[in-house]
Amino acid sequence: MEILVYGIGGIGGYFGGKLANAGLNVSMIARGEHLKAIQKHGLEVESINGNFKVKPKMATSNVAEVPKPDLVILGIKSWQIPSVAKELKPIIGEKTMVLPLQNGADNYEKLIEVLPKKNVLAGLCFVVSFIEKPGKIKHTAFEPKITFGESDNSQSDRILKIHALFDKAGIENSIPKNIQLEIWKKFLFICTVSGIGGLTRVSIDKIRESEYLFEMMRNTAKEIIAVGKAKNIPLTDKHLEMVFEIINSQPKGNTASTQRDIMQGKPSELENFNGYIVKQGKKLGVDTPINRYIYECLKPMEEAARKSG
Ligand SMILES: NC(=O)C1=CN([C@@H]2O[C@H](COP(=O)(O)OP(=O)(O)OC[C@H]3O[C@@H](n4cnc5c(N)ncnc54)[C@H](OP(=O)(O)O)[C@@H]3O)[C@@H](O)[C@H]2O)C=CC1
Ligand SMILES: CC(C)(CO)C(=O)C(=O)O
Repeated sequence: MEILVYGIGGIGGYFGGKLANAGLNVSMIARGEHLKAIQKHGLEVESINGNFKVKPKMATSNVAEVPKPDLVILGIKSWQIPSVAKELKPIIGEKTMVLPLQNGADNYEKLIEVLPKKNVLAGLCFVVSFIEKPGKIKHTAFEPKITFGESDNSQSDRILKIHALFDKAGIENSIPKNIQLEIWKKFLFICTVSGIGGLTRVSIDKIRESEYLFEMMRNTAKEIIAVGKAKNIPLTDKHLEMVFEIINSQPKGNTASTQRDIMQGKPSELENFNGYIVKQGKKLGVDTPINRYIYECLKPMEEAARKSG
């Protein structure tokens, strides 16, 4: 199977590296100094689960150069999906599968605006990893895991094939009963913590210590659930409590990747997180005042980051 990993950052570098390390045919799309380092020395992964170094089958910035892929794994940020999907379109064959692993609720929908529905799967991942320096990925926390499936949740042969492939690469993975619910459960957590984290610029323990901010975080989550329910996602109060169990168990100093992007003045997934909730709320007649507050406060900084980024 020809695998193409597009975007060799925190998640693409870690999971792409694991697949290449299992001897699979992995081509990588990267750019800049990172690409040069991968081409020259291979991709190095320093992981709490064991370090390794791989030479991908090919590393390039040009999708036209790679072998026609059977599976494309997207390691880009969610706002990059529309442009990357357009770039990928010419190399998507009848049977190519495209698997998004991004945070955010509408990555699948964004992909099928450009690519044929039959080529697109749905997914998400858990890991804490980032580019430490060109050519090197560092995995610092979390037992890495991929959750994925068909958009209609059927247990197709191709899904089972990917399951076997991830098993072979030693990547913990699961095919849930309802992939949309899993995407929204993760989204509920990540959207709840990232916006407030970016706005307050403190780690999760500091937010927990403030009665006011903790309440604000709960209200953010309640609005996300209301929007999800309006979109027929079977989210319940049980999921709210599950997310707050995770929030309460987060170690001191923890921040989420999107929060870190906001704090570092980089382009972030703000539009795909709180911005998405605000826009969907408006469309569906669901009030989202707290998400709107977070979104509007962060938007000027986001616009400045995009101009300079
Ligand atoms: N990192 C983490 O721990 C986790 C992240 N996520 C989610 O995963 C997604 C990806 O995040 P993350 O891995 O951190 O992001 P990164 O920024 O680390 O990785 C994205 C990579 O894609 C590259 N890229 C983007 N466009 C192109 C292009 N046109 N050509 C070549 N390379 C390109 C970027 O290059 P460049 O730097 O040059 O732009 C970058 O190296 C996000 O949705 C995030 O929320 C989910 C779980 C954990
Ligand atoms: C919460 C976490 C670390 C889980 O994968 C994540 O998705 C992120 O920081 O973006």
